[in-house]
Amino acid sequence: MESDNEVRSNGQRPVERRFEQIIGKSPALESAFADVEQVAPTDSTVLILGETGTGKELIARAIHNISPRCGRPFVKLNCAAIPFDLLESELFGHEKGAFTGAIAQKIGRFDMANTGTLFLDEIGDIPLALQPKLLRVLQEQEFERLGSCRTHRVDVRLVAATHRNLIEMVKRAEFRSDLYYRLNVFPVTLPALRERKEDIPLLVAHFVKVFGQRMGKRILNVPQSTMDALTEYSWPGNIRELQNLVERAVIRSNDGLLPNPLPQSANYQHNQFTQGVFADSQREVILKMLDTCGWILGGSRGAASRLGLKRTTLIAKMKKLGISRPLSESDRPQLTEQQESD
Ligand SMILES: Nc1ncnc2c1ncn2[C@@H]1O[C@H](COP(=O)(O)OP(=O)(O)OP(=O)(O)O)[C@@H](O)[C@H]1O
Repeated sequence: MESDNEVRSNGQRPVERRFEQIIGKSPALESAFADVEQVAPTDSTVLILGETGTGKELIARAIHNISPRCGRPFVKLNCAAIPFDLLESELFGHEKGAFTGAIAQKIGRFDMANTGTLFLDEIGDIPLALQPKLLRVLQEQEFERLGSCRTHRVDVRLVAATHRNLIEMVKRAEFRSDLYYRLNVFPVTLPALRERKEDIPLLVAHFVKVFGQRMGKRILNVPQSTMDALTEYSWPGNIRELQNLVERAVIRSNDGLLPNPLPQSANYQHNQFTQGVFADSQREVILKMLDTCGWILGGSRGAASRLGLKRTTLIAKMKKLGISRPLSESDRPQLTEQQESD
């Protein structure tokens, strides 16, 4: 068995160990891992793109952990979670008396991350007014604290993330193009969970194990009906939503089986959606065949047999889907005759 300290001949730990907390084997995720492997050893800025809950923070930590900066500080700031007027001081720090309420000197995140990695989450939420200062620190690695003229030099590797479309924001003049280009040195895109459904069973098994252990419950089996429902669902909240729902299911389980945790409304919405799509595609197929067969339903060359249906089944389906031949008055007797001969 491999030891935890195993290294490859190139001095690196094997891929599966380096991303061990990040569950998934889909090609889309593997391709993101490959990008991370390439960029991590450099000092370049990384921009992680992906919907909420796709694992952007996990990837940011992985970049730090497999970089030469591992063992140095990893500092995180969610730009969307800090009020606009406090963000500058949070990033760059302030001197005592710099503004009302600045009762003591404060070290900013850039200082804290010196020699390590700074992860700026939700970078798209950084106010326009602050963007030139961020650009300067990225380019020159220097800045001033609020209320001070002294220039601080730092050695910080920046990893930024956003779920927003920064290009659209640049077009709308909500994000500076120069900052965008500086951030977009090496983009890593994380796929939405619905684009890598093959990872869902692995993630479910992982979270069942984690929450089962945490709650002291043994979940012996995930019934196929539960797995089918989880695989079919579109997961707008991605892995975070899946994680929370598996936690709920583990709480509810009392017979060693994992119940379907999706709220009825989610199943209902999904069913409504798929039924709608199914009906639309059925209507399209039937109409095409009717057209090809000149609206003859029965007989060996009729639409029913060519669709592999009984004539009565086809008629029932046409009724259900509201399909009727667009008739002129003169056509009507002809169709009736044909239908009767079918
Ligand atoms: N591939 C994965 N394997 C295991 N856990 C994962 C995976 N991806 C995400 N998670 C878990 O899902 C949760 C959300 O992940 P994370 O915070 O990294 O997402 P995010 O993209 O940064 O979200 P947001 O944009 O909302 O900040 C975390 O608890 C994380 O541990």
